[in-house]
Amino acid sequence: MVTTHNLGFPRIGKNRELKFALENYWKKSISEKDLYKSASELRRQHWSDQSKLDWLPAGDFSLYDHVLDTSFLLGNIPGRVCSRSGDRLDYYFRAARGRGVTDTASDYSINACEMTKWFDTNYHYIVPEFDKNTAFSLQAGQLIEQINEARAQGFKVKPVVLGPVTYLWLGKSKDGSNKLALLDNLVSVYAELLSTLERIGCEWVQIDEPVLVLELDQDWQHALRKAYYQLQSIPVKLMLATYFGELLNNLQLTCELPVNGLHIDAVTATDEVAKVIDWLPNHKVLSLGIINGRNVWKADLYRLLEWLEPIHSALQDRLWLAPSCSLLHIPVDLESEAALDSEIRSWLAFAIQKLDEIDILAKALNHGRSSVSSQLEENSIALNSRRQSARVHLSAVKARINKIDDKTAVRKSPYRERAIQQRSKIKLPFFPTTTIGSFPQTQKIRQARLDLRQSRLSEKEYRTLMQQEIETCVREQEALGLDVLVHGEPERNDMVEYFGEQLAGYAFTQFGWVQSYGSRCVKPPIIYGDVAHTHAISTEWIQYAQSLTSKPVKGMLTGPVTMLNWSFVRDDQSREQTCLQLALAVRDEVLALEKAGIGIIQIDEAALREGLPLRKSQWKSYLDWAVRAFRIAASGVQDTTQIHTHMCYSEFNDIIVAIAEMDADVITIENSRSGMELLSAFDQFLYPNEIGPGVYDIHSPNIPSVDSIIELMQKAAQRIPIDRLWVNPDCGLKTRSWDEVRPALRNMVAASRHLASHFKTFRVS
Ligand SMILES: CN1c2c(nc(N)[nH]c2=O)NC[C@@H]1CNc1ccc(C(=O)N[C@@H](CCC(=O)N[C@@H](CCC(=O)N[C@@H](CCC(=O)O)C(=O)O)C(=O)O)C(=O)O)cc1
Ligand SMILES: N[C@@H](CCS)C(=O)O
Ligand SMILES: [Zn+2]
Repeated sequence: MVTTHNLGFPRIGKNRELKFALENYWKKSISEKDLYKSASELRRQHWSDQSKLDWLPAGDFSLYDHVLDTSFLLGNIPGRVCSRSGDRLDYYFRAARGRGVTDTASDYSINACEMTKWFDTNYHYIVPEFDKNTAFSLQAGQLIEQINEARAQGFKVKPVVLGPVTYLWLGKSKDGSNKLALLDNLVSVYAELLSTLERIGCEWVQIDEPVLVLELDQDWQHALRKAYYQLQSIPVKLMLATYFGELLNNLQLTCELPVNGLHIDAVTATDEVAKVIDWLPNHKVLSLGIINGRNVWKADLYRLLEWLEPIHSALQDRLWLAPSCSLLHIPVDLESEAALDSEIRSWLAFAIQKLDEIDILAKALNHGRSSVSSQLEENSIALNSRRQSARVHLSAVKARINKIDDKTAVRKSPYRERAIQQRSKIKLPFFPTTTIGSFPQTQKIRQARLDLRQSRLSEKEYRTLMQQEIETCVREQEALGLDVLVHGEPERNDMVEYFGEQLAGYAFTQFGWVQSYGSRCVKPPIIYGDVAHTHAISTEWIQYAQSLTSKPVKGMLTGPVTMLNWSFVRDDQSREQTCLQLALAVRDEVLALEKAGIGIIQIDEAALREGLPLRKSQWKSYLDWAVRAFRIAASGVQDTTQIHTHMCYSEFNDIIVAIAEMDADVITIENSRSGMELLSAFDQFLYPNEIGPGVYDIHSPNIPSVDSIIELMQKAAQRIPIDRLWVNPDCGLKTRSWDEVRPALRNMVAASRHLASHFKTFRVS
């Protein structure tokens, strides 16, 4: 008999219940008890949603982030978060976001832990902190409570824990000491944890080691061997879970680790399955992650069965089935999407529907295809409809792609010549100030959008309200004395979803929320067909902003690579092809803005670096097509039009050549948290174009001082010629309040004026 299980379920809730509970708790409008009650109700719902499976996950739920939970489970809590009064939940939220609910304004000096991207997903985790004195101690109370909670509700669960080696890998050594020196102590705490789980009657424990899909050197491979050889004496069955890629040179090691079961991502590593079966000792269970946990498409169940039946015959009871990875990265339930076009809807599967697919496959294997014939038939009809739909393929788009040549991706003149023309057209002082685009997305703005959606506001009323917001934003920027203004992006729900909603080939959902970090969610739009630009999207708003001021207003667009990386993309053609289509669509929008008289256009590529493949060996091929896509989007304009790009979460050192090849006239980057260290990459490479290194961290509510900004810019000026430097925040200001934005930008402008006062009034080439 095939066994079914799940690796993890979305925590945020079908209607983002967790988000609202958390934010209400932080606002003190609900109590700690209420927050725990909401969390417990969500867990009950989620186990019930998964109850068709043989083994459900426990411990995958988190109030903020599962890596931060692991730090707390292991007693690795940064000293600074416990240095003030408060309970464990206060410590937890101080680590996550710099403040606990009992903190008052005078306490807001604790630095939150860093946050970074979880492997190659759009989920962000809280980075564990280590130093040479880090000592771990088991604090498993919450995990045990959740296991008992599930059992009391009649669910059969397997606890999910992040493995020791991945935990170490994901963390940061604050004093430069070797993280691997902590392994022995860490593994002894894991041994205690597994013994505890065994003692409370757990049969299986899922232990996640996604580092096994990365390029590991000998030390890390050795750490894996050492850890699992030490843990093998604990009499609980371990299901070692790997996901997000192929094992490649870690395959032999993975198969040999002394565990009872191995889960592999059979979606990204389909071609490795035969080899894994060959290498895996025959006392071990093999869990195949056959349903894609990263996309929203229905699986081809007939094709999967053709492939699985002989595997099942060979492995028999040793075969388990699961999604490829935790379902954290996809929305909860397609049933909520009543407004979605019914044809497109029939092609989709969200978390709950993906688990149905696992169930159907398991029944077909265990009891024969006839036991699920109607479900298989339904699946086949949906897949045929998608394959044959006239809405997916647009011949005009394909013809345009075929016409792309080298000239499409090259500006008319090189940067040096463009800069001369741009400077004679756009008069800017030294150290010109600007922002990254978004200004506070206030409750009022979001409420207006909700009112529009629910027909309490007409289109016209909504437009008027957004114009008022734009006017306020322009006046604020004028009063602050910024040099290049923006319209503030009030009309955008999200930088990707907004454009997706208006391009052909995209569908969007009402409730397809996916957790991005903590309580923050995104609703990735779905690319189901050939992408095309059908009408100007941003011109009306930007032109309106420009009509209000004599200062230049920068037009703001999301670039093709970011559109791709933060959308759910089609699986019936390569990502590169889809990206090229997006590039042409963005190019059309750039040209529409230029035609509307906008002389500075920013094409955000926040996710270009984020989209790098997990393995370095695959970087070049990705960067080649990603950079080309950006250039296609940017290169249609005249030399006098200044193209900016922006990237956040950016470690540029290893991709600086590709960044330079994008050939944007100006790049703004996140930089302040590294104290301008990131600039060393630009320095070493002698980056030829203009740069705005972020001068303050927009994730923090703290106001940067004039001196701190001057100091950062002086550091920047040691590396970059001053006539190529801009002054701006690290990223957009949408998550901040006006009370935070105003003083921060005031100081930023004052710092720029101070620096510029040492030089001539206007830059000349
Ligand atoms: C730069 N980042 C982005 C990433 N991915 C994206 N797709 N977009 C990004 O900007 N990845 C990396 C980072 C992640 N950072 C963030 C930062 C902030 C958010 C965020 O604030 N998300 C919002 C949801 C945004 C949104 O789409 N809002 C809609 C709906 C608003 C809403 O919920 N309305 C309520 C009623 C009104 C209210 O009470 O406020 C409702 O409908 O019930 C909109 O503006 O219309 C969030 O709240 O989580 C995400 C990623
Ligand atoms: N223009 C966007 C970029 C975010 S990465 C913003 O300002 O929010
Ligand atoms: Zn950004």
